[in-house]
Amino acid sequence: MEALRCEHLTRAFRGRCVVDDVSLALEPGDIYGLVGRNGAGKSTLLKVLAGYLAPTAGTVAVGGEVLGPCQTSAHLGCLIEHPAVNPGLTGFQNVMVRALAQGLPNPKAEVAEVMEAVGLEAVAGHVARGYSLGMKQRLGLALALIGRPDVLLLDEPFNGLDPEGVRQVRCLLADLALQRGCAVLVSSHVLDQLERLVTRYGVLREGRLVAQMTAQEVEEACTDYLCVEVAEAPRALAMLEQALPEAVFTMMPDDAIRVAGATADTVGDALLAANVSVRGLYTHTRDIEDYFVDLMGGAGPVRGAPGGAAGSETVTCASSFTEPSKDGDPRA
Ligand SMILES: Nc1ncnc2c1ncn2[C@@H]1O[C@H](COP(=O)(O)OP(=O)(O)OP(=O)(O)O)[C@@H](O)[C@H]1O
Repeated sequence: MEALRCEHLTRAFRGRCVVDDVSLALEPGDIYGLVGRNGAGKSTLLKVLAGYLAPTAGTVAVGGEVLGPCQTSAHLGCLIEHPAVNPGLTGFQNVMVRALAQGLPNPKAEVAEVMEAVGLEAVAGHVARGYSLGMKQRLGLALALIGRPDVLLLDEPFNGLDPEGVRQVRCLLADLALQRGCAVLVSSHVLDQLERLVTRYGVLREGRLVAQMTAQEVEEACTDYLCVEVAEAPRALAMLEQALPEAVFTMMPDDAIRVAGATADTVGDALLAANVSVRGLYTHTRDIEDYFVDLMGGAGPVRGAPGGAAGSETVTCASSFTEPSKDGDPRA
């Protein structure tokens, strides 16, 4: 059964649509990386999925059960923006409060387990007020993990963590997905961490899910490859295919020829022997950052930011919506 599904999910604030007709689904064990520029709507999408905000339109289902507006599910664990931590309680007590509220049968052992899993066991008895940013983040993660949720919604979980903490959280999430089949939806700007963790990606751009792809597809798109630019590309392509039958040549839309399975030397020699004049012979590199920056809408100013080209534009949803009711969000 699907762990999480949303269909045509839309959220507008005073007529401005910041999550626009988003549909996605996670299977158990999926780790889905949500990427997008600042203001793309990632946190808002996670809040609607978590039931913190009512959708303007669309549905959310967890474990096959369709949730009502602002309904949360016992199967969901969330770390979205600042975790709700009582600074006067110890880390352990904070998680214990959550464990008791959930009615866990063996709360003490379960709290101890999650405190250890997030690397807080040594400071579990310290009051949360004295926690560093990274410790607070770990505590937020412990709060999300208590009760063994089937689905985790994590907004920037690596924020504030030191390199060891980042590695620890990454391994923890990978283990939860692999061992327990937990489905994880994680938004992050730390692409190199996502790259080591996720099985699928979704790209959010101005509230719309503009692309979804598997980690393998991203890896293939980001692989370095040899590229040849010649004057008469079709003739050169035919010649190369004949001269180097073990290699694979692909004509690109810009008439460059992409080469797999042959070195620059061999290709250069073959072109020289056939008297083809070469304009360029180079290795094309594209890293994950280039790949996603393109999909996210380039590196221009953030929509809504001061000085941004579209700073004052009024955005309407692709899908129809009604004005949202006030739902307790302080910024609504
Ligand atoms: N309660 C609210 N009322 C009005 N506008 C809001 C509210 N919450 C978010 N927004 C707006 O919605 C847009 C998307 O914000 P959101 O925080 O979801 O983006 P994000 O992709 O998480 O950004 P970042 O990467 O910077 O965290 C922003 O323009 C933001 O100002």
